Amino acid sequence: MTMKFVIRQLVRTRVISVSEISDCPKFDLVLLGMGPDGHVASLFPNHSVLGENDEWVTFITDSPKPPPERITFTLPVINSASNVAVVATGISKAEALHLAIDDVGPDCPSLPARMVQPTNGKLVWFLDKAAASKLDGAQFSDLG
Ligand SMILES: O=C1O[C@H](COP(=O)(O)O)[C@@H](O)[C@H](O)[C@H]1O
Repeated sequence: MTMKFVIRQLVRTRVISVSEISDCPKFDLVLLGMGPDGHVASLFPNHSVLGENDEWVTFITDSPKPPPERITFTLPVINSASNVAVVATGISKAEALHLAIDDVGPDCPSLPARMVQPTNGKLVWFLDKAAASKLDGAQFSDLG
């Protein structure tokens, strides 16, 4: 049984509710990590799958990070959730976080992490000090 089939069944039986806006499943919580390149789920920068608007679940066979073959929720599903939490830790994530969160202007390449913008839900970032160190205005008091 495929993941897509299972989710369709859960939506059909209303175990998972449906977004009024996108017709996608509306998960209560989507928990994501972010790679140093700004990818979330298996949505990588500049990949054509970022433009997938028809499917809820899709696949790639050319992931730049192993393993090459991956399945992933699409952006419309992620952005239909009631709550999206993104966890990122460590200095290797700092630059991508700056590009994903700060007002970096129109020339910024469209990072998948920046494309996580719940339509009708909340977005919360969970960061450690190193990951947050390049955010505009980053100033942290040492709480010991
Ligand atoms: O490849 C992936 O990497 C990201 C980030 O992983 P992390 O171990 O550096 O936190 C992960 O969130 C994503 O789900 C996975 O596909």
